[in-house]
Amino acid sequence: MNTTAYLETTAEAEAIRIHDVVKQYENGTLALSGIHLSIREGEFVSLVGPSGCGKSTLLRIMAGLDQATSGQVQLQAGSAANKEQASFVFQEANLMPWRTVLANVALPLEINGVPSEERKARAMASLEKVGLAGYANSYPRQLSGGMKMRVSIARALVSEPKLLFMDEPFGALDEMTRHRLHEELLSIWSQSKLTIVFVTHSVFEAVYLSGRVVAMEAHPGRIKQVVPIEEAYPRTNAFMTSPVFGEKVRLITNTLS
Ligand SMILES: Nc1ncnc2c1ncn2[C@@H]1O[C@H](COP(=O)(O)OP(=O)(O)OP(=O)(O)O)[C@@H](O)[C@H]1O
Repeated sequence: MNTTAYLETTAEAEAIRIHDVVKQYENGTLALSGIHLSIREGEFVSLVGPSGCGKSTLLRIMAGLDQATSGQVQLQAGSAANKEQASFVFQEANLMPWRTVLANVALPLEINGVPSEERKARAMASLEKVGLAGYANSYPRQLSGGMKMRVSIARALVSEPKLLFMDEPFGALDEMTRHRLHEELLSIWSQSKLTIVFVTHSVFEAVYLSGRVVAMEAHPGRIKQVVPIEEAYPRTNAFMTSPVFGEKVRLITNTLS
């Protein structure tokens, strides 16, 4: 069943509207049940919850990589009508080892038939956003894990998407690299009109990054609570040690347990 439709252009800056989505896999697993969620344009929303609660399934359905069994997913007009307008970042950077960093970043443009000079210029601009312009001619094997993830983010940004779907992108990185990437991602997000939907196992990460945290439960996957994080951006290290940060983490952790 094709459940993706497009929102009226006048819908007050809503980027994604999910109405009563159910996902049952062919083997009978009920991965999602009765999911309702509305995400505004430019929001940073995280999905958290125990393993198997359907975070990745929901993200994939929003991104159009999978189909709901029933219910509706409506996207902002134009946001994913054209595949260039929505990008996905996975936990693995998935770079092609035989291509240079620049050629990896330029790949989505190449697939879409963008002329060579233009794609080089756009890939370079995207690498600049993640601070890796100096590594354009390097190969993935010459990069650290954090740098590979930056390249993966640059590749996702190169088509100037409106929606960015991220599935545990920093899960495999060490704590310091992860935090540096938090800062960089927030900086990129604040300079754009990107809407980001971010899946993580870390409640700390979700609270630090997000304007709202969607706490999910498993069997079947459902939304238990949506918690707003009112702290203004840009967020600093002081936020992480503040009482309000601790309260939000506690609230979400209690919701999940
Ligand atoms: N292709 C599939 N076929 C059958 N069942 C699946 C498939 N993909 C996921 N599932 C099941 O659907 C449920 C939700 O899986 P999903 O990967 O979305 O959860 P998750 O919250 O992202 O988990 P994790 O945090 O471990 O990545 C789980 O019970 C999982 O086993």
